[in-house]
Amino acid sequence: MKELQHLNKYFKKYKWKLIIGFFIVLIARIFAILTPKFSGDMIKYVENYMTSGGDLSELKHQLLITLFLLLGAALLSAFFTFLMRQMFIVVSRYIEADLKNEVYEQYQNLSLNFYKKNRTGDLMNRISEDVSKVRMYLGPAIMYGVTTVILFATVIPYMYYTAPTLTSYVIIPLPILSVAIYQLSKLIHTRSTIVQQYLSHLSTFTQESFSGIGVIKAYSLESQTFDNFQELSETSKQKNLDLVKVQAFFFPLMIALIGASNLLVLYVGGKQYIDGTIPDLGVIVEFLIYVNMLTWPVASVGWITSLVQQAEASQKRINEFLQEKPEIVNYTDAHTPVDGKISFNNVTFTYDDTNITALKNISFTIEKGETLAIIGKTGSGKSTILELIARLYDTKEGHISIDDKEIEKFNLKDLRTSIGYVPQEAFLFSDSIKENIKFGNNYATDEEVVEAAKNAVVDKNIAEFTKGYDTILGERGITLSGGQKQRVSIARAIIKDPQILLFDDSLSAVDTETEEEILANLKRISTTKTTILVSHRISSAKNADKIIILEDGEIIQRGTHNELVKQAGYYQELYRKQLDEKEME
Ligand SMILES: Nc1ncnc2c1ncn2[C@@H]1O[C@H](COP(=O)(O)OP(=O)(O)OP(=O)(O)O)[C@@H](O)[C@H]1O
Repeated sequence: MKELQHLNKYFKKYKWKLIIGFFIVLIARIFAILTPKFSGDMIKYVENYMTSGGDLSELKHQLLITLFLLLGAALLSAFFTFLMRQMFIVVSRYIEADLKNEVYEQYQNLSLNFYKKNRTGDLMNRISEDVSKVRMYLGPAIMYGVTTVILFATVIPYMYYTAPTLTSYVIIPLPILSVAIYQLSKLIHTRSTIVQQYLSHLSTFTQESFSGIGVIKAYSLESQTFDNFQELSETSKQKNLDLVKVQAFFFPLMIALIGASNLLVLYVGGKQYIDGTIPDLGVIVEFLIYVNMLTWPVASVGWITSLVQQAEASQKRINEFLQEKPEIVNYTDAHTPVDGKISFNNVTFTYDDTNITALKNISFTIEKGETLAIIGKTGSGKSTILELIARLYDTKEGHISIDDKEIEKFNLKDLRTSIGYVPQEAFLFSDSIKENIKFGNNYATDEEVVEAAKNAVVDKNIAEFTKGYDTILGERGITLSGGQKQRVSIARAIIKDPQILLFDDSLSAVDTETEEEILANLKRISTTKTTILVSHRISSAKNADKIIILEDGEIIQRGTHNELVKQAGYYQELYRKQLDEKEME
């Protein structure tokens, strides 16, 4: 139960609802135990009339009154049972939502490394599957737990009071039922976990095949994919059948044990009635109803135990993530505005997971308002520089400063708000183009959205869509071409109007003319902004104030375009090659 203690704060939050719920259960149970008593009374009246005679109209009157009492008790019990569900189940839904929010908020705070170490499926499972399992503890388990305890505390003493020996006999099968249901619930849980795993394999497979349908069709792999699906689906069916087999025992087992208890009541009760220990037949009827009434709560003890165990395991997994500390720590809550000067001093950076040293002894300075271009082969560490500036990772060796102050001294929120980052792979949400651009600045007006799109040279393309800026983008923005996606992503950074603009190879999918137009617009709007352009193209770099060339994480050349074309080296070679390509066009 240690892991589940995390939920105590939520119980405190909703304590009044739970306390009221407890009293409602108590009232519902009191009315519920009255119904067998009234039923027994009715039989007793008839029996008395049959054995000792009497006034028939008085009997009818007695029966009518008891019938009304029985109906009243049953209705009130039903009404309070309804209220009980309203309290316990509703509270469990509240806590479920709170817990989901807590986990999601924590996910947002965790660093990129966390996402590398954990698979997306696992992250999703903890927020959906595991939280649902915990809810079963918060709702049904607690509700049936309280009901069972109250029922036992009221019914069993009453039964003992009415007929002690009979009670001892009829409750014998109940613990057996409880243990059997517990074992069965455990088995059901193990098998349903396997079914769940296969279901998740199946949905991952289906999702991937739909996302990659283009590749499947192009390589004519439909039948092979179908065979794979069928194989997976067959195993999944087998696992489902295994589960159904054990589930099928649940109700027969309950019915058998209820039957045994009923038989005991009739046999022992009948014998006791004959020898006069039990005064009237009504007691037997009353007991038959009690036994049936107790069966589900007794069975539920086993079921609840299994629910609590599952919830404990799920909460343990949730707690693991909740206790995870974000690697990137915000060291100050003070407001720390960013002006724009960036310096790297002997920065060496190694990725924890791959142990790849992506940057070695990197030093450079860009003044506010300047543009730096970073050129280099693939894997040379260009993106890593941008990620370090946005503090997506922290460096352990060397220093990065902004405005001559260590980057860690800036409030993380202030730092990231002053950066407009266009990642290498443009990611667009399944929303309208307008909302995707406004992601950079939620308060932007429609005119500002259009202005940003114009500067990113994507306005004309958007205007061609029937719904214009309201065009909804599909999963990962599939309705846009690669170059259009990149430019929408650039518009998103521009509309943010940040002090620092970081472009990670963001013009790779646009033609050189559009590239030139975008660069000219950027130059115009970012005279006071610090800009870093990562690129493979000379055309992107040539107008930058400074250029650095990276190779295997080291700066191998630096200077301006004019200086670098004169120096023998990577830049000059690239320049010549790209010049030739241009001439050949
Ligand atoms: N998140 C990461 N985790 C582990 N290793 C990484 C990570 N990102 C990059 N690397 C490694 O660090 C090195 C530098 O990568 P980086 O992405 O900075 O290069 P790049 O110059 O931007 O390459 P490209 O031009 O292909 O985008 C590569 O060897 C890469 O495999």
